[in-house]
Amino acid sequence: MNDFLKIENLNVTFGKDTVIKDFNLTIPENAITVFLGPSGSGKTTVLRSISGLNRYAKGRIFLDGQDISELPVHKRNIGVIFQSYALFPNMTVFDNVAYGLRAQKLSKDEIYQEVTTMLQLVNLESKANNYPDDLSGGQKQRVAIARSMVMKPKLLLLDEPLSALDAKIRVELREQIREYQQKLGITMIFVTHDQGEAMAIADNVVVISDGKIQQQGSPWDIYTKPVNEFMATFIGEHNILSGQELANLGINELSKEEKYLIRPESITLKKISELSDQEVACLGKIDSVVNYGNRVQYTISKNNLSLKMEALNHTLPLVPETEIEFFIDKSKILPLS
Ligand SMILES: Nc1ncnc2c1ncn2[C@@H]1O[C@H](COP(=O)(O)OP(=O)(O)OP(=O)(O)O)[C@@H](O)[C@H]1O
Repeated sequence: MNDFLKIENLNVTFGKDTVIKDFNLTIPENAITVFLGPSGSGKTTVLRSISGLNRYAKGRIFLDGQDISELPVHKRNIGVIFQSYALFPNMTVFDNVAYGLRAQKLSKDEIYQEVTTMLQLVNLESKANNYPDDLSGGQKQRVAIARSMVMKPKLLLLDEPLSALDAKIRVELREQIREYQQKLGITMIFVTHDQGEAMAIADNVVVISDGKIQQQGSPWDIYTKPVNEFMATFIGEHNILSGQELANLGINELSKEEKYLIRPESITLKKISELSDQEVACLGKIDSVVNYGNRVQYTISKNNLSLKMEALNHTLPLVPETEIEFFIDKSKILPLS
């Protein structure tokens, strides 16, 4: 179902400021939708409105066909996970996960079954009798996720759930969240301002800036078909050139007044003999080199024009000031409206 969650005309006002205005969105079932945007763009405000935590929201929200706009938080059947874990420090891992089920008055056996299954899924069965203070940040967040998932919510909202963790654990936990989502078929909305994280975890990305949706689509669409200059510059590395600047590089067939996007990986350095029909060769110079380990990013210049390009590290260990020949793949030049 493609409109599993439907937001109609959401408006959120704090004092005199309308931070979300006439916001409309539908998201699909059984998928991870990521809200991605700069700090202060309104991601958390929309998320809090969906969960019912935001008292200043107007508009209608439908979940699985039901109008939940007037329902209190605990009746919406929505789980929420925060960056801060929010575990009960005086309860064991088992009791933390069992908490919601006990409130629903399930039998002891049922609770034992459900909690154990969930702890197995998040690989924390051996920590069932430990307290949150005994756990690492990543383990605590897995308890928080298990505690939400055990309630079988229709929708799970994750607000920057990985922000407090170090880089390696972030990547591991992000892959695990993806795995839980696929195993249980839960619909998730995941908020982040980290584009790499968004691209890696999402089925569906909603880019928000200034309280408005800039673009919604698969990570591939968002990267390869940005709808405007904001999108081109917000996601991924980029070169934005006018048609005139491209003409100066020998690409004449484009409108001189329009702007165009060229991703760094669409520019290469190679021997003339390897040139394809779609490529245009130019002479230039390396200005700077940033080494990322597996790949290297060069800033190259020709006359007054500066361009970023990327190559795999082993192919081109070049130093600044080296004179080079670079090639732009014409088929990868994207017009910007
Ligand atoms: N309770 C509040 N009172 C007043 N203004 C608020 C309140 N909550 C949010 N805002 C304002 O609403 C705007 C959107 O904030 P929000 O927290 O939704 O952004 P965000 O995209 O989640 O940012 P971040 O990535 O930094 O968490 C900001 O300008 C913020 O200052």
